Amino acid sequence: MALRAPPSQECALSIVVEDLSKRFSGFAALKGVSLEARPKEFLALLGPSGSGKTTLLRMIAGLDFPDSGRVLFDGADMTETPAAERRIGFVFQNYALFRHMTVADNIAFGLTVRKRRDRPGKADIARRVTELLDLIQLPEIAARYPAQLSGGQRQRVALARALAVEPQLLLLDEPFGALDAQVRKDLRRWLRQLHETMGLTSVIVTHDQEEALELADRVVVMSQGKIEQVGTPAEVYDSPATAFVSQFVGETNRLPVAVSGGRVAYAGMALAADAGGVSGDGELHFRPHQAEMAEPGEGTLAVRIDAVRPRGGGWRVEATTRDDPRPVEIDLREGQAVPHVGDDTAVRVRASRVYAV
Ligand SMILES: Nc1ncnc2c1ncn2[C@@H]1O[C@H](COP(=O)(O)OP(=O)(O)OP(=O)(O)O)[C@@H](O)[C@H]1O
Repeated sequence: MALRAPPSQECALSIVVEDLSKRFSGFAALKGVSLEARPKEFLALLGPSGSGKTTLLRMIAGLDFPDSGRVLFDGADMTETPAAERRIGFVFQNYALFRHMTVADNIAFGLTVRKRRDRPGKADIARRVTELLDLIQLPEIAARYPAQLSGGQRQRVALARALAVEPQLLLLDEPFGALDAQVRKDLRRWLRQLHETMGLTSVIVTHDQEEALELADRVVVMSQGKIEQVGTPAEVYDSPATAFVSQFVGETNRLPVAVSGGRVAYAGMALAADAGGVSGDGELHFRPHQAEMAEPGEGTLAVRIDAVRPRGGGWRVEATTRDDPRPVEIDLREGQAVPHVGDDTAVRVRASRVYAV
């Protein structure tokens, strides 16, 4: 069934976060974070555990308040406005449905608890629930209880409940965290489609890079309470601004190098690599697909082959550098020459980045 937006839902807003800081009993969870989400944009906050993603989301939601900085919705200062007055839909991993209510009652909950003057009539609420059940593609489950649903169905119902109050903004905190990989993948596609159809502005918190890269228009990479980079999935993957982003988003080989006069050397051997303006100690980063097997010689990296495994129609080669043993992984496409385990051979790095350390 096609997704369909109720006409009243077309009201995405812009969010500006200005220099937000937050401490929890002396610990700085957010350190001067600034960010913008454009109307109808899907942003992903991506980072390791403890990087401040949830703290930032809770401040956008109005569930917590910063020590300093501002949160603006469409230019209006919302920093002190409580969640209930922000017209936001929330979906959290552990935001359980009410077990003793049917799916229909769960979805209707946000409407039925409104003050009498704002509350739609019973018939309007029932119509809205039917619309939302169609939207989440589960029209037949209205009378069931949460225990009678699969995990994926439950999260879709949680989304319908979040959307029932016609939010301008959808905030999701690891919404698919507890589900298995295939269900996550399906729900991801579905969520992206829903976001577009409804014309919402959405922000999702995830520590799963695949989820962030697949869902979001722009990815906000966070570490230790700060933003490392904001960019499209292609930007953060192909042009990581920092060594942290390079190793957190996608797989990266890392080698300590010394740069002198633009010449990059690993374990005293010159490598054919662009120093990128770094001088002194650096770290050379390259993705497994940015290297290939080569004849040992000038500019190549001498390696011994530890393992060769089939992978995605090609091969993943695990090797160790010879001079100062470090693990290196290389992806070979079908048709490329494949080395054997135990070979002493070499790797040519086709593209790489050097970060100062
Ligand atoms: N209410 C609180 N009291 C004390 N410390 C807190 C509180 N909330 C968060 N923190 C701390 O702030 C830091 C950031 O937490 P936050 O939940 O924002 O991280 P996160 O990136 O969302 O991590 P995760 O992926 O594990 O949820 C963590 O070190 C956490 O322990």
